[in-house]
Amino acid sequence: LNKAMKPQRKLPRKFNSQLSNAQTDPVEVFARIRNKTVDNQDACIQVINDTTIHLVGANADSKVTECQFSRVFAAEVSQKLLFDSVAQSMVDDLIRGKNGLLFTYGVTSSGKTYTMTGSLEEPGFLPRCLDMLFNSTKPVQASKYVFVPDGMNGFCVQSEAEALLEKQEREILPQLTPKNASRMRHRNVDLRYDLEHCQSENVNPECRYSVFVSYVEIYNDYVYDLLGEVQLDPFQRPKPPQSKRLREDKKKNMFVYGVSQIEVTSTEEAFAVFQQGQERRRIAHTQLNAESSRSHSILNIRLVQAPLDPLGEDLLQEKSLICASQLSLVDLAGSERMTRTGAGGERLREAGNINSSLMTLRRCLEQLRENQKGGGNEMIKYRNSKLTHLFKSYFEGHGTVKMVVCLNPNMAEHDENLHVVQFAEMAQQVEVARSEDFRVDRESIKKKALEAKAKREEDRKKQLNDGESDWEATDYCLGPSFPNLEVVDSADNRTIPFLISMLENRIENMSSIKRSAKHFGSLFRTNLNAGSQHDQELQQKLRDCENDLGLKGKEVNKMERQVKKLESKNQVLTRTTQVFEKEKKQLQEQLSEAESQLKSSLSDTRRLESKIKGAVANTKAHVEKECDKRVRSVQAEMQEKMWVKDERLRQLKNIISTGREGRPTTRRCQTPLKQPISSATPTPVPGAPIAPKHRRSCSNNPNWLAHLPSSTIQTETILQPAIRPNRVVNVPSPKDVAGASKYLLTHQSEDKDGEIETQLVKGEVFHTRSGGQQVQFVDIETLKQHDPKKIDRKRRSTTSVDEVSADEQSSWTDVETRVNINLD
Ligand SMILES: Nc1ncnc2c1ncn2[C@@H]1O[C@H](COP(=O)(O)OP(=O)(O)OP(=O)(O)O)[C@@H](O)[C@H]1O
Repeated sequence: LNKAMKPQRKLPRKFNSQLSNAQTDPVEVFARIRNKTVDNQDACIQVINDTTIHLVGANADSKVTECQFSRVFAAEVSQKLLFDSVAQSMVDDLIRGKNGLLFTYGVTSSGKTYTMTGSLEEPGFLPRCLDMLFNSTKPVQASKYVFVPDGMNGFCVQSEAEALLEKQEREILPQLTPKNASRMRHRNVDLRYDLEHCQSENVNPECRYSVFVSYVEIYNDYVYDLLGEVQLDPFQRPKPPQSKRLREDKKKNMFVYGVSQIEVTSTEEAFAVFQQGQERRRIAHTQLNAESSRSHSILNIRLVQAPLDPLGEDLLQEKSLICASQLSLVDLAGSERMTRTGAGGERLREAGNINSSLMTLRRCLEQLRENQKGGGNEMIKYRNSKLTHLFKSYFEGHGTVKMVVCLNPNMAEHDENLHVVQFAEMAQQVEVARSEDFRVDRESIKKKALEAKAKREEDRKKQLNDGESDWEATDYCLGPSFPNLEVVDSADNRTIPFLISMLENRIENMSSIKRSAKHFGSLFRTNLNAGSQHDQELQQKLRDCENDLGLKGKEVNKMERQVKKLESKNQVLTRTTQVFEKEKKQLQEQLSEAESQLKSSLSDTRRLESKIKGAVANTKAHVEKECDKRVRSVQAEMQEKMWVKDERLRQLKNIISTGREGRPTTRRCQTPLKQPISSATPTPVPGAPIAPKHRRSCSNNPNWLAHLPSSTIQTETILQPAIRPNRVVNVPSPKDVAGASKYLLTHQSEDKDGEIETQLVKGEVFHTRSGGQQVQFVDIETLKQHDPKKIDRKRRSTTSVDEVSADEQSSWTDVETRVNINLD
């Protein structure tokens, strides 16, 4: 919409005036109605006469649309009649050097391809055009490769000898080149179309003709060459086709740059090439994931002609005398609207591109019509799609334009048909400038050809005359014939001397003839010798050439064998590659399967781990709770026991105090303690003051550094140190020590019962003069536990108190010490 609203560029005045002065021809539009495919419905098209149809809707009261065409062909009209009426004149024009564009337009399944290509039994335009062309030009066909495409839509001429050489090279080369389109092209495709073999009368016998075909398709607004070499990838698989660019040649004709133009010398060869293109099209569609009816296909038939030279052997090599004309046969993609296709994704994009290219065609034609009607000179946007860009030259007057609108009469197609006929009606109003260039070209070619012919004839006559005069010039007479003389008298002095002189003359002439005969004889002999010598030389050369040919033939055979070997190797390698690729695919599948399994097992493990962690935490909490409970109960039990013990001690104290009064001796307690007790026994360090250190810190706020090696195990003694260290370290650093005033080292060892004994070694930190620290250990507290069962067992094995072990004694001593202390 935006584009449409933009102000459009004006054409230069010159161009416009040229157009207005030029003679024009209308775009001829024909309608072809195919047979109905749905029987139980009415047809939406009624053929009124040769040029008119009515488009009727399903309802009786619906509007009837009348449409006029150049000619209407009903369903029963044969392909031959259609060709004779539409395309035959275009082939005539082609031979006369005029370009032509013939395209079929309509919705899918309306018969476009049927009309353009047809079947073997009912050939369409394409085979008929080719057939007519070859029927007409066969007798005056140039040798293959005499015309050579110059790559810019033109042609050059080479001599017969050069063409022959090229032919030989091409016949040998394809066997040496890898399998590609050019080799495949030589496959014998046996297409026998049922044709009537019509012919044109416009062929110039003084010219030689060659036919070239190119076949392209426009898909998604890209142009693809259907006859180009098939490029292979490293795995020898055909690569997807590459799109081509459009260019304009010197004569302002648009062409596909770099497209393959195949020279064909017969209808069969042309059909084979076309078939090859169809095959390529099918493969390309598979590679591009396209549908054949969703692309526009264009077959270009190019006819090249040039006059013979005066000798009648080669063609005149003047480039300006080469005339190349072309007939473009176009099978457009279905014109149905996007909504109708019901497509999505790739198909929707295709439909969009088709619609946009056909829409651009419509817009260009509309603009052309507007310009012609109102004398406007708006720029026509041919470049908006490849289709219109390629046909630009036709619409600008470089040839005839004809369109066959294909209509499907099924009632369901009514709406689509309405769009098609509207387009057709609009197209009919477009006038295309009539190009006279081809006529000028043709006249100059004709003139040259006639000149060459005249010269040829003149030369022949001259040669003939020259030969005759040479022959006549040589006088081989002995002299004038004898006059009728009679000697009547022996003394006839007139007749006899006259006869004698005549005879002498004759003798002289005879000797001169003899001399000249001898001379010519020797000349002839010399020439003959030279001739035979030359002949021998030629024969020698021929033998050399034959030898050479034999050697080359052997080489070719050898190379062919090598090529075959390489091809078979290649096949093996391709097969191996395929196997490897298959294996690779399988392995990749296995790998991805294993990866997914690994992933799932990893997630399982993670889930399990978190579950276990949860369970451990739960169990830990439970165990801790249980332990706490038990510790509390043991503590309660122990307190009770302690109370009992204290009670006993109190009693013992009473006994002792009564004993002191009566018997002042210390008695050992005979009552063994049933339970072991944790003891925090202060062990005096030799030389250190005991009592003050035994008590907790004497400073008000001692700064305790606890050195707790990482191997320290928590024991569950009831008496625990009351010191609350300010800092706890596993390995103290000088800095840690510097910051502390007190030092507490925890040391653990195993006693002989296998119980853990914890010693708390206390020290004081002094700062030395040199700036260091010194720790002086002053106190040791020992924490240890005794298993009562072990003590019981020991005690039971002991028979008397005297036999109690020193350990036990020490424990008693300990109790006594406690008692003493308590007493103190
Ligand atoms: N006039 C006709 N007479 C007999 N058969 C026809 C006629 N027109 C079309 N057909 C048949 O109808 C079928 C579809 O026709 P065709 O392929 O030519 O349609 P199309 O318009 O080219 O479709 P697409 O856009 O898909 O290429 C073919 O089988 C063809 O043989």
